[in-house]
Amino acid sequence: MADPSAHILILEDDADVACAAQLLLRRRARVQVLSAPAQLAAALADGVPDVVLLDLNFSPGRTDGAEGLAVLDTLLAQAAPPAVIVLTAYADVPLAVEALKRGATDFITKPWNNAHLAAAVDGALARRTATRSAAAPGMSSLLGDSAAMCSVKATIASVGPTEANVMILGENGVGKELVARAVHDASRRAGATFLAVDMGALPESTFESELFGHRKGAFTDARSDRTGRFVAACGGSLFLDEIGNMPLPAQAKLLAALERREVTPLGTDRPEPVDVRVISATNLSEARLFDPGVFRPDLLFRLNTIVIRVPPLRERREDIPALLRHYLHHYERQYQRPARGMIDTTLARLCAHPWPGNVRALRHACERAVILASCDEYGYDDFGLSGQLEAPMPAAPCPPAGPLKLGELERDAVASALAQACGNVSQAARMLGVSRAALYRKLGKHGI
Ligand SMILES: Nc1ncnc2c1ncn2[C@@H]1O[C@H](COP(=O)(O)OP(=O)(O)OP(=O)(O)O)[C@@H](O)[C@H]1O
Repeated sequence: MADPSAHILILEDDADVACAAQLLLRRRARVQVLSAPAQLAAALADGVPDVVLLDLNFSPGRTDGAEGLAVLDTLLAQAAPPAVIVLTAYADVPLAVEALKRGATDFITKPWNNAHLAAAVDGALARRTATRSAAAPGMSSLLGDSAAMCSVKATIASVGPTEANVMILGENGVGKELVARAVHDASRRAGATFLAVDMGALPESTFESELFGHRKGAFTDARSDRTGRFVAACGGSLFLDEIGNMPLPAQAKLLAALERREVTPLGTDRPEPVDVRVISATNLSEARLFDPGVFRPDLLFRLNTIVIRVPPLRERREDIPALLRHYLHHYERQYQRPARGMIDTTLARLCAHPWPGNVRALRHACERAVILASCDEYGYDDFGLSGQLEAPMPAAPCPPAGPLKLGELERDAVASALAQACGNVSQAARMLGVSRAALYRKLGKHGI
């Protein structure tokens, strides 16, 4: 694999075509395949890819490319947009030209020549890496001038240039990953890789292979060598997200790697030195984090040389107007909608909302408002927050007045679980019996 930290997304409804592209590209980067535009929002919530291969038509019988062009606009509106290579049929060249005018990087006609596709992807990956190191996002992406955020930014500025391990604490959606990136950007490693790993999502069985790598033949499915995340992040920063969700045996293995500053890939007994700065984050309360039954104290002390606490949005309401302005403007541009204002009472109600899902929920609410608003000004109802989490939750579900609507029931269940879990997405997901990723998809779907 040329660059294991690189991420290619293939958005293509024809499974055979997607599989052929995946087989061709999988040695270059991590390759993710989606079959429909509806899956995109959840994928972007997990991270924006470096390169996207984008089909333009998805629904049966459609040939106008409108679905693909809408996806292209969404991708290009991301803060750090990916390079988009459009996949078209021969007859669709005018459509490809339209995509290029809108900002696509390149287009490839199907059926493609493997060498052409590989060259287009390699070029796009190389340009992305160059752009990233030239314009790494800094603290400017971290909005908010409340006293709490100013103190977070001051800490980032002073610890960034050091090599100290940093642990970031805060509820889901408060901006822990943005803070981690800002620490990296403020460090001497800013030009090198920032690699984020969701530790809570790593299955125990593949934990070592993912983090430390493996050699071909190390186990039944090890058909080729794999570079682990520690080695992939060498020279840069490794962001260990959701560190509090790691099982204890995995914590012991992580501790050993951090103490020795070396990793031993599976299938070899030769340790490799690793030079990474470790930044970690968790939504666990400090009481839970200091419980040795949950988290090893020796690992905690290795990770938390510097602790940055990012307060929930309800404790820094002064930041809400700037965040609303930023994200409304962002989605107005993305969806090409007119800029709208809002009257003071709407703003006051939005500022008074408890925002259990923090900035992520505010961002989703802004997207919803931009899409649904029909008057000259945004109204509170456009944000989809009415009645949500403002009134105390009923002790028992009330019998529905009208016919049962599955979507509404799901929305209520998700909102209720989130409120009971005080905005902790992992806990709410456990209560609902779904994965965090599935819950994020539902939050996006219902605009919560
Ligand atoms: N201060 C901020 N300024 C601008 N955007 C923000 C800020 N804080 C968070 N966001 C946005 O909110 C969303 C969630 O942020 P982020 O992923 O960093 O949160 P998190 O605390 O790491 O969440 P989780 O614990 O669920 O992984 C992102 O879209 C991010 O860009």
